Amino acid sequence: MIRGNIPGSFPRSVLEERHPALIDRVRRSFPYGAEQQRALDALLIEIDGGDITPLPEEAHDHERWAEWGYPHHGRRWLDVPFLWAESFFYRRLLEAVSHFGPGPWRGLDPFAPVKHAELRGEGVDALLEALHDLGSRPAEERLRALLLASLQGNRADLSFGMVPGGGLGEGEAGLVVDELTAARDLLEPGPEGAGTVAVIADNSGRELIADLALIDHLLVHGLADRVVLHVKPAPYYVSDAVLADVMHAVRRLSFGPGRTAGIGERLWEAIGTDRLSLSAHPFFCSPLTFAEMPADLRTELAGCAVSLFKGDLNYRRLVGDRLWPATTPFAPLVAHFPSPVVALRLLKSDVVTGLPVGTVNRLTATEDDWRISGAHAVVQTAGS
Ligand SMILES: O=P(O)(O)OC[C@@]1(O)O[C@H](CO)[C@@H](O)[C@@H]1O
Repeated sequence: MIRGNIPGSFPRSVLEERHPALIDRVRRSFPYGAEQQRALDALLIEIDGGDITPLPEEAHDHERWAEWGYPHHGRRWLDVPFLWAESFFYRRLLEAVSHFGPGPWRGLDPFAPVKHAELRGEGVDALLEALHDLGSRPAEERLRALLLASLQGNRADLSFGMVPGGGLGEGEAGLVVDELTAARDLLEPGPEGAGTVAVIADNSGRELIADLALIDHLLVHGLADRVVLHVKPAPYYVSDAVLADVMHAVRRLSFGPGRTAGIGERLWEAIGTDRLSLSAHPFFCSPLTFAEMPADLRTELAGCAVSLFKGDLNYRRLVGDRLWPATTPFAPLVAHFPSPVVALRLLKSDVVTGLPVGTVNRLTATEDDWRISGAHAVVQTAGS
């Protein structure tokens, strides 16, 4: 189990450096009132070597977190599982800025300014242009390009501080496991049709626009009869997509150049007819792994032809947030998942599985930070 208590480790740097810096960034995002400022001060002190305190009893999800949090409350942030510590940190940050409170700050996304800046930025302009150009290429080639664009969109992770490149990101692949062909095979319709494809979204902005273009392609070309896009029910990990971000992205596509406007319009209509459904299950902001997901979500995902997982955090939750030897086979680790799986993921944390031994030896010999740098990527599949 990955924890933050190893000096020099990646999780430790997230808990000791990234989280305090994030509190600072949130303060600069909106002119929060004195109550929110005091709560942010207290959170900053607590994460700096203090003991974890539970949510206040009046919080709507106090009971749920009390259950998930047992037995971590009262321990140091560095000593509890990393996935739990990160998830609870984001929940506490929302509490500090009164996101769920009864007052006027209710519902304000503390990360909205950085998300909106990215959506208006050059990276998204370049992606929209590239999506327009892609429309003239053969459908088969387009699917591969869109899968890669959706993968590379994951560079636009605002918690990671990565500088998103432009366009489809085709030159950035860095694939250390390439099961794109198997992914395309899984997306081929069966004798009874294509069925429902679940897309487990990650970041908003550039990544989400690429995901939406992929979803449009799946619907237009009969590779999905219906798509369910699973987003976060609340702001999380800075740039993770919530429902409002989907709306902004669809509008950005609708007002985009040339053929991208058609993508936006088709998605708008698909949402209106439930060919594209949006879901924001509480599980997605929980500290749980997919092996522990609640029965209603499991039943829903079991009915899907394919589940497409985006990004690093979803990968950690899929295989378990553990220091697996990097050669541990991927498929048996995700055998718990109730549908076939495609994972599109840049390597941004210590969790890695399914790599050939030669690749691990090469990466270990040449790069100290290959697991976390985001320079490498995997497309992995399981199930049939
Ligand atoms: O899921 P994403 O957006 O690809 O990545 C989220 C992420 O930046 O957050 C964690 C650190 O906070 C890392 O595990 C991971 O790299």
